[in-house]
Amino acid sequence: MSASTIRAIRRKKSGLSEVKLVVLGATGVGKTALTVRFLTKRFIGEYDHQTENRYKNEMMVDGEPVIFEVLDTCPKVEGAFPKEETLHWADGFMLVYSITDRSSFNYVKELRQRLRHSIATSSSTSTHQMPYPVLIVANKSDLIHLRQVGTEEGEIFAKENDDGFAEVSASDHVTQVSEAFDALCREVHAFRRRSKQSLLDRMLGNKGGIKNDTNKK
Ligand SMILES: Nc1nc2c(ncn2[C@@H]2O[C@H](COP(=O)(O)OP(=O)(O)OP(=O)(O)O)[C@@H](O)[C@H]2O)c(=O)[nH]1
Repeated sequence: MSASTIRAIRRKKSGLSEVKLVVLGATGVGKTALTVRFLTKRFIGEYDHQTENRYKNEMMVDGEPVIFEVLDTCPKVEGAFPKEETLHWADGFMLVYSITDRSSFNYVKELRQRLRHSIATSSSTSTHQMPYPVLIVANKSDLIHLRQVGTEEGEIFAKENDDGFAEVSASDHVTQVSEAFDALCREVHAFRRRSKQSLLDRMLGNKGGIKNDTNKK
């Protein structure tokens, strides 16, 4: 039995849902600030870390307990892309840019492209061809006077890609930041339901095919 099957059985037994999210974006856009804000409700101004961090915490979403695993990435070189294994590890993706930094928005656009390509080429199953959960997050909305990326631009980009969108401030917002993570969590749950249904459809479809072939003989 594979490790993921054992994990799924344990999860079912305990009645807890497990959701793995990866937070991606250029350096300094507030990935850590958002993650820490969500998990602890606190805003800590400066973080001294040069590596990626993985956090695990149980949170309530729509009155149900969810175990969140959040991978806060840290691009070592400006413009570097995440490893394939990171992309395959995650159930959902949060792509963060800062409204004060147009180049970080451009980086999110490249990341989105890379993500689509990576998932499309990694598997030929129909599950992976379905829209997977991505939330585009425009951070630092408190710094209006330094704005370089309009809200509409972010919204349009997210819509073009069938993604969710949220404009937040990790420094000022508690509820909105939580809502963004909750929305992504809901998308992961919806994706799992669709995947299950698609698998079932394919299985039933195959059975139908066998029946028809048998009838022909
Ligand atoms: N004004 C304001 N500052 C923010 C906000 N979010 C983060 N910051 C600040 O932006 C800086 C970078 O925040 P981090 O959370 O370390 O950004 P990061 O994306 O994790 O950065 P790397 O780990 O270097 O990739 C820090 O000085 C934060 O205090 C925000 O919503 N508003």
